[in-house]
Amino acid sequence: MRLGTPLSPSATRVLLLGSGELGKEVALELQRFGVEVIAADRYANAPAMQVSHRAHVLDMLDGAAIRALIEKEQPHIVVPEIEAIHTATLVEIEREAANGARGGLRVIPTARAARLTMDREGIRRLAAETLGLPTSPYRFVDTFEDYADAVRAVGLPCVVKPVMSSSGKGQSTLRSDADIRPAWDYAQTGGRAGAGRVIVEGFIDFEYEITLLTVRHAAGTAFCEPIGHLQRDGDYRESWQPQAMSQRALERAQDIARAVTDDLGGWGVFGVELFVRGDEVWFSEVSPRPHDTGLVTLASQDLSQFALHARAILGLPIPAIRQLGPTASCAMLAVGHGVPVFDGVENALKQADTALRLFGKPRVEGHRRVGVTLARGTDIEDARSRARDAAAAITISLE
Ligand SMILES: Nc1ncnc2c1ncn2[C@@H]1O[C@H](COP(=O)(O)OP(=O)(O)OP(=O)(O)O)[C@@H](O)[C@H]1O
Ligand SMILES: NCC(=O)N[C@@H]1O[C@H](COP(=O)([O-])[O-])[C@@H](O)[C@H]1O
Ligand SMILES: [Mg+2]
Repeated sequence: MRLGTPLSPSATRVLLLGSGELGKEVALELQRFGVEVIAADRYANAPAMQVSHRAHVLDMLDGAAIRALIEKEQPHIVVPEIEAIHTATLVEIEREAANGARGGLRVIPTARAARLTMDREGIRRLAAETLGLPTSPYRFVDTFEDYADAVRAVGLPCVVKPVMSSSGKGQSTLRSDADIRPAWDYAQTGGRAGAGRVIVEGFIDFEYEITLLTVRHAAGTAFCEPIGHLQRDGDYRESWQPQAMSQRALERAQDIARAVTDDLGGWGVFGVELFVRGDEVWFSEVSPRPHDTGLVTLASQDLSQFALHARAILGLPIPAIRQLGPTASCAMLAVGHGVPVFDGVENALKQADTALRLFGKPRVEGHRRVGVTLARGTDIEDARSRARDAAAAITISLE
């Protein structure tokens, strides 16, 4: 493996499509290998832009704009960091590269993986119908009438989500008939691509849910210890590692993760989301990139998910992943409008084995994750309460 010097003709250039907090940590890990990092997103001064060599602001759902950026920057590796990208263009560009153009450019993990996971329908049909993996029952519908039928067919409680959304945007859990109309209306306004198709999913009454970080790298597939997490309104609030599981459930989880990631292919970290009850495991969805709940690995592993992603995409070895003991993360959310300012940071860090990331997001409009606390503890409960206490010690104002 040959790596060049940034800002020289020998540079190894990586283009991040999406520049949030997850991309910021990936950019930092790539910088440590002397990679030339180019960050792109839909807004200026995004977190990863602040630690990259160059930054570009563009509409990432505009295929022509993505193509023009790739022409201009000539990256060796394109790393999707969010879902809302014109992935059809990535598929075309990957095909051109396979035909000998573009100096062997690679899309991480593959353009097909980015395309399938951008849309809940692509990945759900692959997992349930092609691979035969256990999932919640589901239906995809486009009109209110079909949706109302689907709710009846799937049964209450059920969960409704726009096919293109993340972080729980546009998502509702329906418990009675009175929820049917408001859930539809919210799904029609909350999705990232505006009104349209939704998935109606049967509610899985799980005991706990996990993210199984799965790394496909040059020498094979590696699994991290399972990450347990707590979601509210479809968005992650706390995560911890390791999540205790029965041996049987862990084996099933790894089998599912291997089946999905082998099909998607390529190199990189995947966040495989699974629901667990006893020894039963259901596939929920997968991110073909580091996962928000995996922020905990910044403190819980010798190689965080971001370090693993950097190594995997560069084709470097991952001989071992060391889990360091019970560790938790707590997301810091800001609500309102303005530029975040953080008071009491010193109080958050008074406890030993506690750490903090403030993402540097330039503005908040509504709800936005702006930081995360990390803590190690004697057990998971102790780690979680330390991470929560650290987050509670900080006051976020929007100015
Ligand atoms: N069918 C279901 N049964 C029970 N709970 C569910 C179901 N679908 C979703 N949830 C709950 O909602 C959370 C968010 O769902 P999902 O991961 O599909 O949304 P998302 O918008 O893609 O979120 P993210 O982008 O953060 O992963 C899940 O982690 C789980 O807690
Ligand atoms: N659950 C999805 C998720 O964690 N997405 C991640 O959040 C950041 C964007 O934040 P923003 O929405 O505040 O710009 C990005 O890092 C993206 O990968
Ligand atoms: Mg999810």
